[in-house]
Amino acid sequence: METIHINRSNLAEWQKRAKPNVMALGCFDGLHHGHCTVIHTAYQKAKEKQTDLAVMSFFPHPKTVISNGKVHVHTLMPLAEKEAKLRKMGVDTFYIVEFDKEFAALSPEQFVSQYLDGLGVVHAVAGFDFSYGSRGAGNLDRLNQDSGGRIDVTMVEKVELWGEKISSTCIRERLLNGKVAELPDLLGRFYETECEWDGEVFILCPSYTLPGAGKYGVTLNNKSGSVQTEVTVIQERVQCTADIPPFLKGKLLIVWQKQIQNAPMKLLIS
Ligand SMILES: Cc1cc2nc3c(=O)[nH]c(=O)nc-3n(C[C@H](O)[C@H](O)[C@H](O)COP(=O)(O)O)c2cc1C
Ligand SMILES: Nc1ncnc2c1ncn2[C@@H]1O[C@H](COP(=O)(O)OP(=O)(O)OP(=O)(O)O)[C@@H](O)[C@H]1O
Repeated sequence: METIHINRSNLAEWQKRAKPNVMALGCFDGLHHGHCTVIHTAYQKAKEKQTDLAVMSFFPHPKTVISNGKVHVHTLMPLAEKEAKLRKMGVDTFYIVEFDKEFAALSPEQFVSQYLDGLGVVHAVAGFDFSYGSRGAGNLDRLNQDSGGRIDVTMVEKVELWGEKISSTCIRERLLNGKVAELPDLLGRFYETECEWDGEVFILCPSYTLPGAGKYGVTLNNKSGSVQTEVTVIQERVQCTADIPPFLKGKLLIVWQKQIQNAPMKLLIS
């Protein structure tokens, strides 16, 4: 898989090199079941049409840019992890478009003609609620029209769980409320964060969000092995009172499995 960072200055150059492709569109933070359905649908379409499979994502997160930095999006994974997961899903080209105010102001038609058309998109796949273009006015139905019929589209139906759309937002909410044990139903895996353990403190790598304050049952692992232990999140830091074996020093993964409720205090009545 090739990862390509697109901006206004290099767009034309990448367009010259683009091959016909089926493209999945969206931010895809966390790569939850809804996202995986979109990418898998695009994968099938690409096989059917015998083209490459591309994913187009936007960075920084549109909500942060549109709000002038006032909205902080608690992202679930860094670009490098998204990239590694997309590679495993069979994606050939991962486009990361620089999302700034000027890009956000493009009309839906301009986005289609200036970006998608030239990048060899023959078929676009996105979810039922995907929007694009200034004020998010474009949707998949009009993408086909905006491209003069050159780009076919497939809209993926809402993927739900417990009557609710699976979304990065609802995963972030659960995470911040400590409900890490529910996340495998939405993500297909436990939530993981990469950290650096220097023998004293855990330093969280950028772009991950820590679960809310509390005690958690976790696995700490790296290439040399793993241990099951308990950690506490306090003031947005991870602490561990148990002994951590020296082989875990350096980069490690914290796999967040369950929240440990403190036992209610017994009332002693004499
Ligand atoms: C060219 C373009 C312009 C956009 N302009 C806006 C905008 O003005 N306001 C807005 O809220 N979102 C804007 N967006 C963001 C989209 O509404 C949407 O969040 C983004 O395409 C990612 O899709 P997703 O949220 O479904 O992942 C724009 C997106 C694109 C591609
Ligand atoms: N539950 C879902 N079912 C079907 N499609 C989905 C679902 N969630 C997201 N998508 C699609 O996946 C792509 C990426 O979506 P996006 O990054 O906005 O995810 P999200 O989970 O809705 O994020 P957020 O909660 O931050 O708005 C878009 O095409 C979107 O329509």
